[in-house]
Amino acid sequence: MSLEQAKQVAAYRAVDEFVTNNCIFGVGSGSTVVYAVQRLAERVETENLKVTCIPTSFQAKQLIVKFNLTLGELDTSPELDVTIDGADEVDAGMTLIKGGGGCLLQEKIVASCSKKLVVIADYTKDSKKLGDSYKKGIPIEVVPMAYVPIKNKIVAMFGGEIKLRSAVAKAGPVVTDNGNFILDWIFKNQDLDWDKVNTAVKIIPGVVETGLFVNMCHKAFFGQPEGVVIERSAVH
Ligand SMILES: O=C[C@H](O)[C@H](O)[C@H](O)COP(=O)(O)O
Repeated sequence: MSLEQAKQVAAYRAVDEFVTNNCIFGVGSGSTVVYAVQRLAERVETENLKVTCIPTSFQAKQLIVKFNLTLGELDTSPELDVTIDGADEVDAGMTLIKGGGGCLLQEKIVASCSKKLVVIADYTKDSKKLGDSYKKGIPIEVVPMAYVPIKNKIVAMFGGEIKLRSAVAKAGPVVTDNGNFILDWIFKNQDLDWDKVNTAVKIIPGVVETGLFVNMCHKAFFGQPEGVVIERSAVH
């Protein structure tokens, strides 16, 4: 079974378990979420469900439109039943790294407005400690003019190294959906208290949001190479 199939089984399972008629549903971002939206569209069609979809990125909005789903926004639907989203890594305590695809700010806002955040991922994202499998670091969205001082402050506080994320098909940095830059913080200490780190980094002026999702994830589904899905629930 391919990695793509592992993503698909996890996504289908989550949509089948968490989407109900009349729900307000947060649509995450990334490659795994595409399968969730596919499954949602199938269920909406066959079961005649009414689901309002709130996007977490430009990509998510495009997916909602492409699959003819009902597009909503936080202005009119500020309380969501569930958000289903991917992750770059999930540790044993259900702390997440997100933002590998450049989307984290709107994802965190939408997740914070949801009763439940459910993660869908293939087996490579399932870790004991952050950094065991995802080696690209913790994404941090920052206001462009402040990226150098922010970078220096984080390294002074917690060590490691930080890279300004470069675009692939454009010269210069990645610019997020919100017009900001992304710093990738390759931390060296895997035993940091991520809740404290998140708070400390967030209060640096110019930091918009971090890709650390602490105490937010309700349940994670990991698609396995042999096609089964492993579930993990949060204890909080
Ligand atoms: O920036 C991207 C998002 O946080 C994604 O949810 C995360 O990177 C996982 O994406 P994928 O499902 O493509 O691995």
